[in-house]
Amino acid sequence: MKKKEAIRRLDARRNGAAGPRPPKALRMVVAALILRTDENGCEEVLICQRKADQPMALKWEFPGGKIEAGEGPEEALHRELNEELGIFAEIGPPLTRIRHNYRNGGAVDLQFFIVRSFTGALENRIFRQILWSGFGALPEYDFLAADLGLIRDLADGKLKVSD
Ligand SMILES: Nc1nc2c([nH]c(=O)n2[C@H]2C[C@H](O)[C@@H](COP(=O)(O)OP(=O)(O)OP(=O)(O)O)O2)c(=O)[nH]1
Repeated sequence: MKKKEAIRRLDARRNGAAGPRPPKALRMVVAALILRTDENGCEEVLICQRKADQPMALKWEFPGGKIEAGEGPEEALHRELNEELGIFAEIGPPLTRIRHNYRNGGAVDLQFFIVRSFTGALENRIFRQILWSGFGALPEYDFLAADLGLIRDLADGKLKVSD
């Protein structure tokens, strides 16, 4: 057998009958740190738990979702917060941006924004549960892998959300 043919067969075996799997598209995602101040003057952020029947079930995340074609990031976040929580949010400044490769081959590009004010009654429309957490307590929740660096930085006070 010629060398090239041997390599081709090896590649075919490695990739399976259907050939190499196409790389999954990069998901462009926006998410919000919705902030409020509790009765003691401590800042809290709204966190959300994914449902059991969703991918990455029961993990915690910040509300948001994928940017749709033709949308700007702030516009997408405004829409997502309305769909998920029933609010009309004033999207504040960007906080950070994270690129993460998930083990299943999917990659996400996450842009986080601060939200300090919104109108409408906050309502859980899609999550298993939502709750307000102090920054120090964030590491107690099982967050999505892409968020872990951010969670650590927020808990350690390395990333400031204050004006
Ligand atoms: N909203 C949000 N998504 C996050 C965070 N961290 C993180 O890795 N993601 C990922 C999870 C999802 O793959 C993607 C968000 O898109 P989505 O909420 O529309 O997607 P999904 O997986 O619930 O649903 P699908 O449309 O992909 O089936 O970004 C986060 O803090 N908030």
